[in-house]
Amino acid sequence: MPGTPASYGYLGPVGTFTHQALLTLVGDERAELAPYATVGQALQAVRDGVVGSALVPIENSVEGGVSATLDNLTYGDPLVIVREVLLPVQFGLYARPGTTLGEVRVVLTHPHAAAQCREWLAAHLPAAQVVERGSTAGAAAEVAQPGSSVDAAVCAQVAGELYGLEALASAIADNADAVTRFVLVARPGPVGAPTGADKTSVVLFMRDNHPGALLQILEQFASRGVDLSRIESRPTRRTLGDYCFAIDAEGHVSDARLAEAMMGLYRTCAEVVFLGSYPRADRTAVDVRPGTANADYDAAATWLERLKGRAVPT
Ligand SMILES: O=C(O)C(=O)Cc1ccccc1
Repeated sequence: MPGTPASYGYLGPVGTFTHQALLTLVGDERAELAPYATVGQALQAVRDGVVGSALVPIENSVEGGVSATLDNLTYGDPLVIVREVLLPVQFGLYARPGTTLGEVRVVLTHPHAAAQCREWLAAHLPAAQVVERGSTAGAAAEVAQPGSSVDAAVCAQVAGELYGLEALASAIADNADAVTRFVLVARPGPVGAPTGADKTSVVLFMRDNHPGALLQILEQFASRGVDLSRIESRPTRRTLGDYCFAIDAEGHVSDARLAEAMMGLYRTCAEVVFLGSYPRADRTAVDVRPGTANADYDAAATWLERLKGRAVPT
């Protein structure tokens, strides 16, 4: 018997890069896709149980972390990442049919899109005002409104076409190879099974700022052969100069080496916010260094029990 179709929130409206990324993830055409105007609203819908999960942008290869997402996951009520999606992003400049480049005075777009097209906009529209909006597709929809006072949007081709706009320029990103990483976020529950190609995300708060505090964190991973794929310091909001560390580590919390690292962090940090263990989008298998496989940890535990004179079942 078919189950209830899943419901997914996303940073909308229809035609955002997040929407495109979600379509690569959702196989069931009966699934309900619900657009939200902001990352905060999409995540709140998950917390409130209005949707089962939500896809939001978290990191860009050019611009870095998406603060709205990182801070909401760090300081909001607990949520966990259950999947990640990587999407190459390409931007165009879209306007109402008939508009010429010379007529463009106000350009709307998402801050990450503005940052990724900064050089192109400075070179081709030096006098134009770039105004930030909650999403690229929302910007396109606003430009398309009859009588709109804004002239153009930086958005995806799909958004430009969807809202009846015409391309004044395409492929305008300063870096043609930019990739954005999106995460599917759900309410906390049992962590999915390890796949051998997983990532674990945590945010770490230090007890105090002492010499080698960051080294102490890194040692927990390094000494267990756990590689990191991202580390970012974020303000703690307490006082200027006080930072927490958002870290993505290779592996799953069920892997013994990562579990040991997590326990080391728990012992040494003021707070460890667990943001989930989930399959890597690129499916690259984790490189397990000699002596750090589950079997090695099991053998070490068995050895220790024997040292203590305890009978260990073989
Ligand atoms: O505004 C959008 O379309 C989004 O999904 C956010 C975003 C903006 C710029 C690059 C990647 C994602």
